[in-house]
Amino acid sequence: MKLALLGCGTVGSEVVRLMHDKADDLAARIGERMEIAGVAVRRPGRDRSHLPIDPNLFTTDALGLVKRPDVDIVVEVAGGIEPARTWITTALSEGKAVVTANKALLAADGASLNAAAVAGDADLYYEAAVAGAIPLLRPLRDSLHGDSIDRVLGIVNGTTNFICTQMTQTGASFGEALAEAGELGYAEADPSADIDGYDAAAKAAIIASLAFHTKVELSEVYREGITDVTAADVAAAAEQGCVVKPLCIATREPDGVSVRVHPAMIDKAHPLASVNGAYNAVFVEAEAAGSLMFYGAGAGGTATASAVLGDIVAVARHRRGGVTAFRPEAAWGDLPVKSIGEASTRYHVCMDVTDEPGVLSQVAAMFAHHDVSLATVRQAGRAASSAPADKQAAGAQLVVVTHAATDAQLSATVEDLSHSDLVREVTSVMRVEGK
Ligand SMILES: NC(=O)c1ccc[n+]([C@@H]2O[C@H](COP(=O)([O-])OP(=O)(O)OC[C@H]3O[C@@H](n4cnc5c(N)ncnc54)[C@H](O)[C@@H]3O)[C@@H](O)[C@H]2O)c1
Ligand SMILES: N[C@@H](CCO)C(=O)O
Ligand code: NA
Repeated sequence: MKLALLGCGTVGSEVVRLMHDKADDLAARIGERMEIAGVAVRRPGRDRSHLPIDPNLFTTDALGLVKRPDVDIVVEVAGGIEPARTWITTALSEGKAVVTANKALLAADGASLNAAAVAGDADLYYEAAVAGAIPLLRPLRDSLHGDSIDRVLGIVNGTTNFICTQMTQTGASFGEALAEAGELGYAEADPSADIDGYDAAAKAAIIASLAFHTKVELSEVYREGITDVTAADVAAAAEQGCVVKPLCIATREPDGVSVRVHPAMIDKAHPLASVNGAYNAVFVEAEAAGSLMFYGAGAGGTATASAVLGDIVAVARHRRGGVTAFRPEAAWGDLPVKSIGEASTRYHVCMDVTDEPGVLSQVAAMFAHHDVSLATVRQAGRAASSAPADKQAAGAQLVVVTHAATDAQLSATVEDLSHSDLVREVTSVMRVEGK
């Protein structure tokens, strides 16, 4: 059986190495030897002598490689939308199995890829695309297919979890932690994909589509990155007995589904609070199965290559048996995706206020006006002011934690607070999740 590898970067080079090192095991599991027919790269002359592969196999003609009649399986680990979409749809429509790690493409145009797979009666597997090495998508699309999933809550981006962990544990700056994540092979080629939440949003769209058997577009996922998370937020979380984590939350509700990714505070006692570094963890809550937790390496070349190899073995076995996987996810349901305004959670709000009698009750009244009920209110100390010492009005810092309220209620409250003469500045608003 022959395989075309498209891309030979962090993940691709580890696929090459593992396919070489594990060749005998893979042959035993598949029932025949798997050979690499060619590797598409951008720069064929680059020194890749550390890789256990014949240098004559490198080519810049990826599409030509995909179309070669002797190629059975196409493994796409180059990333990006085009030309990856053309390579994959060409392979599928010619009946070749495809294994990809490309969540950006799956989230942007999963429907086209699925349609090509159906038309070509070919397998499309992408376990590496979400939560790296962790087996999550196959459990969602196979093992849990007899159940109904109500909620998926997790950390699905290794880079931003690594950054939050470093900021919390070592006091590293955002920039230092991001640079280290890049060196360790966790970050996307364009780090904005990680820190602005696009990567997590793509994964959330894929998870929600599979979990709820409906089509969730990338544009329907509410997305906030972690670039606004400051050392002060991390410290405020610690004072609250919490840590800041980049979360993905997808829920099925009676009137639709809700899908969001954003940083949030989570109680230190919650299992997600101790998921550190580039590790990912995902809770799946199913009607009959109850709560399931998936945990492991969410990024990194070797770990991700494990998921790619698992998919290669699966599709190779299907080809030997002359079958393809049944693809129920191709039959998209039609559940509405709810707006962020309807999403309900708790909030941690910090503000600098004037230190005078009655401030507390008036601030509380602004929350009450929008039906937001308060869990705790704390005066954290005197607020810093940039005014000269002799002109400084007395100020204080208030920290409020709310009970569950909708995003719309909270936004309206913050709007009122920021226009109030008593509130100098709303310095931070962060969701509190995990209960
Ligand atoms: N690194 C991870 O931890 C990880 C984890 C899960 C999924 N992924 C996904 O795997 C894919 C690859 O990620 P990576 O980290 O290996 O990226 P990378 O940038 O290290 O490697 C991609 C390689 O593909 C090559 N490439 C890009 N366009 C090409 C083209 N048109 N023709 C030939 N070669 C081309 C690049 O030159 C590069 O060497 C991406 O879709 C990424 O989102 C990565
Ligand atoms: N850049 C991604 C790679 C794994 O999908 C992450 O940090 O999670
Ligand atoms: Na995975």
